[in-house]
Amino acid sequence: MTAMLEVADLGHTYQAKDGAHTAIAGLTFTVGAGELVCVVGPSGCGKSTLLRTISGLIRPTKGDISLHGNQVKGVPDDLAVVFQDYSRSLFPWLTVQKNVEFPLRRSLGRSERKARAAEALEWVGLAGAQRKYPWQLSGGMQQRVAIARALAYRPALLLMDEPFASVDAQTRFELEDLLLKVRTEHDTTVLVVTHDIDESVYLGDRILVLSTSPASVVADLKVDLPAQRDQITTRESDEFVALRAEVARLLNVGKTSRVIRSRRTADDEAARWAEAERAETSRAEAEERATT
Ligand SMILES: Nc1ncnc2c1ncn2[C@@H]1O[C@H](COP(=O)(O)OP(=O)(O)OP(=O)(O)O)[C@@H](O)[C@H]1O
Repeated sequence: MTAMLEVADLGHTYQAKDGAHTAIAGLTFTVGAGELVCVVGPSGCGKSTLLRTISGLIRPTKGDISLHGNQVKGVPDDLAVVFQDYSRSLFPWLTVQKNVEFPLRRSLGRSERKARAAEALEWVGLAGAQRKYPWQLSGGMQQRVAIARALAYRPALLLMDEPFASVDAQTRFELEDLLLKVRTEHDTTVLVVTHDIDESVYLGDRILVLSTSPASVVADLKVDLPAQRDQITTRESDEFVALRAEVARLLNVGKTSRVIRSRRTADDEAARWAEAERAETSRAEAEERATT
């Protein structure tokens, strides 16, 4: 499988008034064309920083990112992002149709733009809502509009930052299935950040488990579940349950790895002191022998 996205030794350190803060360090992974990869990690570990660097919104302070072979230096043309907060990402004064057309305004003529938007709204089951305004729709429907807007753009890579975290559980299941359907039908490459372990197993072809900040990859797991997933039978399967437990265990490892590292540092320090003490004792003994 050819790599759509290559992230190599990626690091980012924010410079703030109260000092420097390294959010991610040594992140290395690839995402193949047509793959759906989920990223999970402890709160505040640097997931959004990772997405911001991939989307070209911030320049990483270390490492490289390439999208189908081209180094990411600014916001790539063929990348779309869906955020958690649909209410802030849609324009309330534009109709659903106009919201979906909006990112295409510079690249396409009017009739093509209209056709693309109508098609994308059809994909997400909102063909009848074209003339409505976002505030006339439920939260789940608004997030469908945001997904349609991203898909209408036909991105090489779709980045999603906690896309279903603001909707109720039932709508979340529907949107997860919608994402699986559209990525299969349109062969879209997707990178999804989620806090939800079950969601990462349900959606992913692979799961990247990150450590605490500065985030690095603790594990890159292949999800060996049948491609056709079902909210009830898939979640009940032994494979699903085992993988969910594995991700939870690894997240715990991710949470403690830096503590373990610092405990190791403390052990190393103690060993160095003991070694110095031994050397000093031997030197004193040798001196004593020489003078007697
Ligand atoms: N602009 C910034 N300046 C300084 N530090 C920042 C900035 N943005 C993020 N950070 C810090 O970098 C670390 C990672 O933040 P980031 O938002 O990437 O984590 P996250 O995993 O997405 O968080 P969450 O799980 O809460 O969504 C945090 O400690 C955060 O405080």
